[in-house]
Amino acid sequence: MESYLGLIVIIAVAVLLAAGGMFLLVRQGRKAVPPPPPPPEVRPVPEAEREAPPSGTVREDEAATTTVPPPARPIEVPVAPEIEVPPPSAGRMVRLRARLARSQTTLGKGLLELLSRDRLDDDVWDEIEETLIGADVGVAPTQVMVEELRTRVKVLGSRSPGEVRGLLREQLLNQIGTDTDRTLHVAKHGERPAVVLVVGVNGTGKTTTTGKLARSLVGDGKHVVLGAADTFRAAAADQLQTWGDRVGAEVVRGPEGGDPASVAFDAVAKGMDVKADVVIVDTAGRLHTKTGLMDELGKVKRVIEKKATVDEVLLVLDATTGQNGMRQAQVFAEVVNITGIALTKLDGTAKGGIVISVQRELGVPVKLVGLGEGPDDLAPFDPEVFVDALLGD
Ligand SMILES: Nc1nc2c(ncn2[C@@H]2O[C@H](COP(=O)(O)OP(=O)(O)OP(=O)(O)O)[C@@H](O)[C@H]2O)c(=O)[nH]1
Repeated sequence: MESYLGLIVIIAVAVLLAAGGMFLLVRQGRKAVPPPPPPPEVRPVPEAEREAPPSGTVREDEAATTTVPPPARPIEVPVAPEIEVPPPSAGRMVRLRARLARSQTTLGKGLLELLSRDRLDDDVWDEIEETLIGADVGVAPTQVMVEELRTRVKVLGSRSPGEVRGLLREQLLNQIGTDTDRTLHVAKHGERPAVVLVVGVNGTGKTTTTGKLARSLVGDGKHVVLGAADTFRAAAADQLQTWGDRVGAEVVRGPEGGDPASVAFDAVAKGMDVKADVVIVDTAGRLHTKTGLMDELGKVKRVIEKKATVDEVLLVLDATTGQNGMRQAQVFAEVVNITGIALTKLDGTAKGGIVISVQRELGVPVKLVGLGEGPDDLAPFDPEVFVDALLGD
């Protein structure tokens, strides 16, 4: 019995030892396997943060059904420069009459005040004379005006402001001339365009006036071609090109320092080709020598006349240069047969009387006046509007 008990104890101890070993083995095996990582946190992405797929890519969730085509590239159409439509020439002087304010103060108001005095003695008449000469009216026209005014005032006796104004208006208009033909001769000859030659000293506003005239004629519905025959000053051709481009007028130009006559010829030829109404040729105004100028302008005119007729020779004169400008203008008048004057910068002077003296000295009418730097500040000259602007309403 005792040997049975001993055997049972031995077996029990062995079973216990085996169970303990098994337990240790299982624990060690568990330690060798790292715990699985926690699942990543999922945050909802707001609409604004969602990135659009790059163009042409295919989104995975759509892969089975749709592909997004790349957006069509815009076709680049060259943009033509905008062509301006200038206003017609009629009524421009009325619109610009306020620009004569300086002449109005000195010439108009000064004379009205003197002539309205109760007693018109010799001193007052001397002052009237000085005012007229000071405003560039010129000596001879001044004397004629003063004589006439003296006679009329004597006849009138006492004078109302309205009568004084009427007297002065009449005298100024007499000197300027109301029945002179001031129309610009730009009518086409059948199929052939009219030709206008623009001459004058550089710096008087010649190129600017050529450009403004082109605008004004385009505004009147004419098809204009410009000839940049001032090859002496390279910038003049560029300047003219800009004027032409703005209103859609073709510009014919030559090489810098090239023959002005050849450019003039090409411009007229182009005008005939495209059936233009008017060709305006801007010439060089070098006052090197009188014979040099004569040769140059004479040749330009002769060459044009192989193809067409020169209808207008416009002399550009700067109103602010007074007697000095007039002397230069006279040289041109001796060299070419001037048919009209374009008087520029009349807005910048108190000496509006130059209109009277320049016509008298050169024997040709003022046809155009420049009244500002704006592109449409060139107006057909209207004597009545001019005098009314000087005297005020
Ligand atoms: N206030 C005023 N300025 C003018 C007039 N005509 C031209 N001008 C200006 O005068 C300036 C100088 O003109 P110019 O030096 O004569 O230049 P341009 O017109 O190229 O003349 P050219 O040298 O003869 O070709 C420019 O800024 C013009 O705008 C006008 O009637 N009134």
